[in-house]
Amino acid sequence: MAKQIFERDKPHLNIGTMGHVDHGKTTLTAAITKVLAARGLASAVPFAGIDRAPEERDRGITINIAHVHYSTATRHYAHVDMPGHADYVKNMITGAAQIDGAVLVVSAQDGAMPQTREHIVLARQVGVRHIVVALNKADMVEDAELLDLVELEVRELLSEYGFPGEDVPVVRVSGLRALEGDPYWTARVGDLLDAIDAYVPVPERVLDRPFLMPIENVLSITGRGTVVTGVVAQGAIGLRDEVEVVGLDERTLTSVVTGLETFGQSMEHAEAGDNTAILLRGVQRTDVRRGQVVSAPGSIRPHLRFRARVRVLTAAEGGRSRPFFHGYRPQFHFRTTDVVGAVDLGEGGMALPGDDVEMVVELGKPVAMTAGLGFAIREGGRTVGAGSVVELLG
Ligand SMILES: Nc1nc2c(ncn2[C@@H]2O[C@H](COP(=O)(O)OP(=O)(O)OP(=O)(O)O)[C@@H](O)[C@H]2O)c(=O)[nH]1
Ligand SMILES: [Mg+2]
Repeated sequence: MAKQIFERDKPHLNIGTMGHVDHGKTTLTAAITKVLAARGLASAVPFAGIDRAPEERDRGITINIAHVHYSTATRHYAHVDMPGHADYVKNMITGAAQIDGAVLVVSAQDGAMPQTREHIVLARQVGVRHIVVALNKADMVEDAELLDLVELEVRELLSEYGFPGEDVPVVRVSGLRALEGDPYWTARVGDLLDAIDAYVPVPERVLDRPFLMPIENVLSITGRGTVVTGVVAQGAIGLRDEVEVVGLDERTLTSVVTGLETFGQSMEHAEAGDNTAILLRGVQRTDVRRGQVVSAPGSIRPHLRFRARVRVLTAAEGGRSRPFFHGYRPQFHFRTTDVVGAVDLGEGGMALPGDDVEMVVELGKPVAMTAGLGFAIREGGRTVGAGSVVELLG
């Protein structure tokens, strides 16, 4: 791992771009790094450096969630560029679960589209409270009244889903023109960053609970061992601390932290909110996987059965148009994993779109959980419901 030491000199926040396919999330992300690089606060990451996987470049859409990081005058941000394509909402679920604020990118040309709405719903469900709107491609719309109209539409849509639509900052930008170096649009991206700094509060990190980090990725570093990456959900961890790897398996693995990094810089300790790579002693790459959690010893266990409260989404929210019944077996998405589960609604029980229901769920694989954990229910490419664990049953 790298030698440079991470300086915790500014509050750290996790934010992300979301919105309909092709509305310009990745272009805007690249433009933000360029604008801040000019101020010496970031390394410029070109579009192709964000849309990294070859398949993404071929298809021109963002599939996996890409991370970049940068600083403004007052904060340090890790930024996830989330995919807009409907097939990849699944990735979006895990990306959105760990952001403190979102930049909703809406093309001024097209206005709000189906995934604009779907992403607002998802953001709400996974607990994102603060959204800033980037009305992108504003360079393509001459008519100021048209821009006003699109802005109004987006504000109303946000209000519909419980966001303060009237207060949400809406900034007219052109990611593309800023990326090309146009001074007017460069300044507008600056305005967007100011709006994010001002509107998205530094979240209260949960530091007084046991350490927990959902594993997003597993890498092996030749000669050093196995590294797991993710965002610390709660608590803190230091070098030489003992940890457990829990979930997807009845067996719990024990290890010791021998290295900590954030964005290639080493750290003595990592805390809630940090994007972290943890080097684990004596762990093989095949011993750990995405969907498990790294946790303080004895603090969390894998569970197969739980009672939950679930809101069943309507078709307008991207959900089903018909009810589901006792015995339904969709996928349950927790943190960075999804597992099949059978829904117990009681004999003859049924849940209609729009309902708030209680259910007992029996998972196909054990997931590390405590009461309060949120999840999404998905089936055949659509989000059917969103819920949280009320009681652990086994
Ligand atoms: N005129 C104009 N075109 C833009 C702007 N931003 C992006 N584009 C173009 O819109 C297209 C889509 O941009 P992307 O940044 O890939 O959009 P995206 O939202 O990341 O797309 P997905 O990740 O596939 O959902 C590209 O051809 C961009 O060049 C803008 O501000 N103005
Ligand atoms: Mg993209």
